[in-house]
Amino acid sequence: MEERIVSAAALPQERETETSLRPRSLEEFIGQRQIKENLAVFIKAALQRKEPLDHVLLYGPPGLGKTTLAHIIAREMGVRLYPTSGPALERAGDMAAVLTNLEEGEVLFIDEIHRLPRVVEEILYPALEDYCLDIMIGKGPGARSLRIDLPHFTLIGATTRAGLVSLPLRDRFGIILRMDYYPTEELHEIVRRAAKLLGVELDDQGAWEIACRARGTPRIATRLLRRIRDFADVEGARLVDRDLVKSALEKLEVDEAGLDRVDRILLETVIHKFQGGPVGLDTLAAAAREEAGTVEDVYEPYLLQMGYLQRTPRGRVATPLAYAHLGVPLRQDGERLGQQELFNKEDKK
Ligand SMILES: Nc1ncnc2c1ncn2[C@@H]1O[C@H](COP(=O)(O)OP(=O)(O)OP(=O)(O)O)[C@@H](O)[C@H]1O
Repeated sequence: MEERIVSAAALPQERETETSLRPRSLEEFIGQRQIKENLAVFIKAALQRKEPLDHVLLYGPPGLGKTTLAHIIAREMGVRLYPTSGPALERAGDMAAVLTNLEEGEVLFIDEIHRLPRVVEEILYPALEDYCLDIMIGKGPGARSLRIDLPHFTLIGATTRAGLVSLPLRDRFGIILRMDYYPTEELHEIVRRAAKLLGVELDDQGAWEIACRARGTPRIATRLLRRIRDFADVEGARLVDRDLVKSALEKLEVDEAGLDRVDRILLETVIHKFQGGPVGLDTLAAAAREEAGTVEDVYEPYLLQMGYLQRTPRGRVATPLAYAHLGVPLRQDGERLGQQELFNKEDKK
């Protein structure tokens, strides 16, 4: 699959720039007001009691700032953060090594915590609850268990798939925070802040234009800004205004709703080749020359979330919103099976 400019996942080459754009304090962090307010209270209370912060689970779609928030929490607590991820901790010994290297009050950050192997996860339970490790030494009748005390630490887990975090693990987090897509006004602020840090002269309308197309996601907003800056630099433009933003995004094939070429191909396929649907995932993917898994995991979620596509028991259906967005007139004669399917579904509600 080609690299998508509107992908919410981080591209390997942008890790460094992303780090430089990270807000460093709760105050600097834009949006997610309720989360920030609650965290500020929890952090203040822990500091007053001179205790480490309770374990925190952050969940929500990629690119919304979970890693950023984890760093901010550690910073506000005045402690070091040790970053790792679920897939990086393959064996129980890997987890034991990480835990025994922590110091009092420090933060262990596990990204993609839903991908921790079961044996590794089990080591975590007593560590989170009683700050100790139970390790088995030897095998057979000679085997014995050894208990190692650990420092009082804070685990911050991040996941895009809260449903895949096992119940016993979830229960051990005292603070569970759900991050949501950002409204356009907040993305606008995020774009303006990033422009300032990158030294891009961006006018207000240009910032709005980017915010509207960023799919609710700060990572996409800042990526679009960086690509637009490339166009501005090459064209020798000093000010990035609305016209420049629009023409650059047109060249990047990102439309007014933040859909890219493949998103549009998928919707057009449902509408033109399957009369609006319903069409099964495999058939749709084959017709659009994509892999079914990629359609399901990468393209479909945003189209579903924005209401361009719906899932029905008989397959995917393009909604009237998709027709309107692509400028295709809706047929009124009831022949469009997809619409019929949608109406039937509405009736049953
Ligand atoms: N509220 C915010 N204000 C300003 N910038 C933000 C905000 N949230 C995220 N960003 C920026 O968006 C980028 C992505 O953030 P981050 O890496 O924290 O996302 P994430 O949710 O951890 O995603 P992933 O789990 O995919 O790594 C960073 O460059 C960060 O600076």
